[in-house]
Amino acid sequence: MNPEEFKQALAAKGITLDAHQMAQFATYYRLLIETNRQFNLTTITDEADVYLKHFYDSITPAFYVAALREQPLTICDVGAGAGFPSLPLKIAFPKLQVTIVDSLNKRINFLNELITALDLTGVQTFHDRAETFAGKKSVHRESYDLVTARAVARLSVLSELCLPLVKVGGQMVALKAANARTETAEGDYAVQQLGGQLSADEAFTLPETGDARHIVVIDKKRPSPKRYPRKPGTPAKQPLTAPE
Ligand SMILES: C[S@@+](CC[C@H](N)C(=O)[O-])C[C@H]1O[C@@H](n2cnc3c(N)ncnc32)[C@H](O)[C@@H]1O
Repeated sequence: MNPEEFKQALAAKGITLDAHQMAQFATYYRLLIETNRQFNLTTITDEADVYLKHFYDSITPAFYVAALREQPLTICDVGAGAGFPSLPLKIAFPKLQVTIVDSLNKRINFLNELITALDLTGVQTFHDRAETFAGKKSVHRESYDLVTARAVARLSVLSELCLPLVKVGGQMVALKAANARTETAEGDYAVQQLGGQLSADEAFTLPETGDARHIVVIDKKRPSPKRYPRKPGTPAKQPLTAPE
């Protein structure tokens, strides 16, 4: 998907990008590739692949989550890495207020340079682990309308990292690939424990490749118990599962 095809594919979904936004995506691509020569940000480097598998893929939640098009909205992107999905969403929907948390400082440094180069306002970054960032004394806890995550952990783990950050009445949005249905079944207990409820699992395929994708939406119904998230590393080592 070249840049023009990217623009047209989004226009077909009712998302229009002007020349300034297209220039921002071009700068994003250039900086991603330049920085990727110094340290690993992505294995996807071909321009058409980046526009499809990073930029377009990151914007797909807006096809299904109406709130993303309603502004103002606060989003926290857990484990954003090189900025996915939150920065393509921010470029497409400039009024979004975006907070990024990632445990790898090199990636946060890259994001800070990128945010300056793209002249984005309303984006803040934190070098932290989600387990501490969402801790019981944190000002970030239960404060975001939406919490997004792509390629960070399976749902049973991810819900412990993300749901404590979501306001009651807000949503967690996970971008998933082919195994989403297994993950939602396996993660249901954790979701419930953390005050969430599965609201939608939207299945679709990426244009051109036909790769399976799911947008999994979890509604935050009740506050997350204070004991979650557990200490860094524990959610991944001992995912919440139903007692035998
Ligand atoms: C595979 S990368 C995915 C990056 C990006 N979301 C994407 O889709 O391209 C996973 C990212 O999550 C971060 N990460 C993993 N566990 C984390 C945690 N507990 N708290 C914060 N960041 C975490 C890693 O540092 C890494 O940048």
